Amino acid sequence: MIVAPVITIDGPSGSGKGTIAGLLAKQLGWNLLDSGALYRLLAFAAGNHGVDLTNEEAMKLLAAHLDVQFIAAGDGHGQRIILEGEEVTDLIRNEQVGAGASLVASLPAVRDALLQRQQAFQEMPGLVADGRDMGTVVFPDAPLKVFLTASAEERARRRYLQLKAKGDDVNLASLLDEIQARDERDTQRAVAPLKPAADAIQLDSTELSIEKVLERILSEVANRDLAG
Ligand SMILES: Nc1ncnc2c1ncn2[C@@H]1O[C@H](COP(=O)(O)OP(=O)(O)O)[C@@H](O)[C@H]1O
Ligand SMILES: Nc1ccn([C@H]2C[C@H](O)[C@@H](COP(=O)(O)OP(=O)(O)O)O2)c(=O)n1
Repeated sequence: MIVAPVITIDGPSGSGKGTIAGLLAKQLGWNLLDSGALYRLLAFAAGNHGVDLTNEEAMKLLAAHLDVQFIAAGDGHGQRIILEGEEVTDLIRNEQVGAGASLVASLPAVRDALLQRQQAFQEMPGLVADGRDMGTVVFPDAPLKVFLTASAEERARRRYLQLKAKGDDVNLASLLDEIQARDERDTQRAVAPLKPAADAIQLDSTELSIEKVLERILSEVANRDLAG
């Protein structure tokens, strides 16, 4: 059986994972898994259904029955996310939902309930998967693993610009605090913490443009002869 190749991109909030994963998937014509969106959707759905984010049993049930569709956007750039029939693409992209996602993501039963759903994205001709544990837990056999980082200050600055452009009322200092709190929770949790896989390539993008990061990863793709 031919197994579809996977490129994993893990790293902290604001390091550029989603941007790079989207560009890479588009360039290669591969499938895309935004695993963080699943945790964000769960936090958002819990709000809709009045479920307490720390209630592991209830959150596990919600994860097992999460009704979500990812639809490739018409321009081939990014994807639309539909939760229970409602478009939530932009609604899940704020720090409040991000913080809720980080909380939910620390529950082992929830991670377990999402595992197969994530692995089902591995289809031909290939998959680009971004998150925290793509290379360590979900796709441990991936032939190319990237761990993308940047300084916390640079990541907060990027998030500030991104949310401001969307029209959100944001504050740089509190974004930095929130990003640091999320880094702390994501790296310290007992199950599938944020850490580079032993065989991951580490890339610090603090001083690199999006184009340069993409170029570096594409050269690794070529070195490994992954794109066919
Ligand atoms: N290398 C980079 N240089 C400058 N800005 C970047 C870079 N990578 C990503 N960005 C910008 O930073 C913001 C956050 O990127 P995103 O891909 O959402 O990060 P993550 O998925 O890791 O949280 C976006 O607005 C994106 O355009
Ligand atoms: N594979 C993953 C992806 C995300 N998470 C958790 C941890 C993160 O703080 C939240 C939100 O992830 P997301 O990648 O959407 O967040 P950022 O875009 O990096 O800010 O979900 C996780 O535990 N495992």
